[in-house]
Amino acid sequence: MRKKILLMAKRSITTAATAAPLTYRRQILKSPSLISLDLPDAWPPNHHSCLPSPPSSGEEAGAAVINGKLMAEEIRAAIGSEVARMRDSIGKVPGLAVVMVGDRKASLIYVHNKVKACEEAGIKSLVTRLPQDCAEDAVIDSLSKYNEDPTIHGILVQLPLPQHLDEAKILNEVSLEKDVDGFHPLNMGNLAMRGREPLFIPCTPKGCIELLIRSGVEIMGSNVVVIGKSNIVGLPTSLLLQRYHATVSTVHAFTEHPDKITREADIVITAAGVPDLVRGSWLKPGAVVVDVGICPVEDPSSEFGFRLLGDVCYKEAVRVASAVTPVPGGVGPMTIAMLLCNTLDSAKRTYNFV
Ligand SMILES: NC(=O)C1=CN([C@@H]2O[C@H](COP(=O)(O)OP(=O)(O)OC[C@H]3O[C@@H](n4cnc5c(N)ncnc54)[C@H](OP(=O)(O)O)[C@@H]3O)[C@@H](O)[C@H]2O)C=CC1
Ligand SMILES: Nc1nc(=O)c2c([nH]1)NC[C@@H]1CN(c3ccc(C(=O)N[C@@H](CCC(=O)O)C(=O)O)cc3)C=[N+]21
Ligand SMILES: [Mg+2]
Repeated sequence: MRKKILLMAKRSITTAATAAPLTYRRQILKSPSLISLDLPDAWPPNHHSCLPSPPSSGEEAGAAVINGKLMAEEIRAAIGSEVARMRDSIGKVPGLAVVMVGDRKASLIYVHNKVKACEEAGIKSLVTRLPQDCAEDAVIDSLSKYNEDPTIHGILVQLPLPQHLDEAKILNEVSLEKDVDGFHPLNMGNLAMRGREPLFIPCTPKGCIELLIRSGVEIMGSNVVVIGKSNIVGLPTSLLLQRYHATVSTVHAFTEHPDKITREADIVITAAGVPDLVRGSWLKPGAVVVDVGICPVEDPSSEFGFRLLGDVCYKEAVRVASAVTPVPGGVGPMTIAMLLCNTLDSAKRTYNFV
């Protein structure tokens, strides 16, 4: 019986060209969620508003759009309830510290979004801002302070750091128990190794997987192409997918025929930072596309003078894929929700609060 359903799911991926959203919805949810929160069941989706909505009928019919923003809101609300329960029963709340060097506009926006999300969930947040030309010791001093602060359970060093700072050295200073980004080499190593569990899974990879699971997309046994192999997204995403028994291929800047390789994928997760890199012709009909890329492009008509584009040529992809994540409103909000989730988990671990 199980086998039959699996077969059906497989077929629905390869033959989804014409009626993509319907066959996409027929897939079954099998992978366990990465987060242990009291959330409504993600599957079946009928009663569940943040799951991919079918396209409106007509000429524009195509991929379902996965609403990462709504999904993240729901997760953040559940985190808020947990934080309240913790405060009411032991008088403690989780605390997150962000260390930011310089004043890159994009980083300022992300840090602002993180602080706002913490506030809404009842999580305490502290931000240390250091000047662009600060010394390595200044960064390390602020990390030591937070490492020792018992009200802080998560520490995040906003990346990228200015060129003159040694990123590896700095990230190594974050206490393993507070490494909510999961970037400490020991956390990464444990993520890579069978039979070992990392204390924290990096937020963006965790957000991508959670988004797939909550959309009912089968990961086990599916062909996944991850575009990018950076420490913060591509690599940990590939490692995490292997834990879910996906068949994972990596495409990067030196890959020959990336289009041909990507066309084999049931699921494409792209984190290159190159707008319109992934064209409709790169996709197998019915593929599920997760667009991590956030590329600021100049746009004088927008409030901040720029707007955000993903790696995926969206208007082409929606005609070929069975489901896509938008930018903005896709992976970005899920990344922040997972950061809060890791911070909550860390505080629970500290106080032995279940
Ligand atoms: N939504 C979210 O929550 C987040 C979004 N992001 C966004 O994701 C994107 C990637 O971030 P990050 O991993 O830090 O970036 P990096 O620049 O560190 O890594 C980019 C990766 O993409 C590869 N790449 C670059 N150009 C191409 C190309 N033309 N074809 C194929 N592969 C290519 C690189 O290959 P190689 O290794 O060979 O050089 C590298 O592995 C950015 O747009 C970033 O803003 C990042 C974090 C969170
Ligand atoms: N130590 C560290 N940890 C990170 O997790 C980390 C980092 N450094 N450096 C930069 C990248 C990028 N990143 C994003 C998080 C949220 C959105 C996000 O919220 N995006 C919104 C829109 C953003 C807006 O314009 O408001 C969206 O896609 O809908 C985007 C990008 C985390 N990163
Ligand atoms: Mg995103």
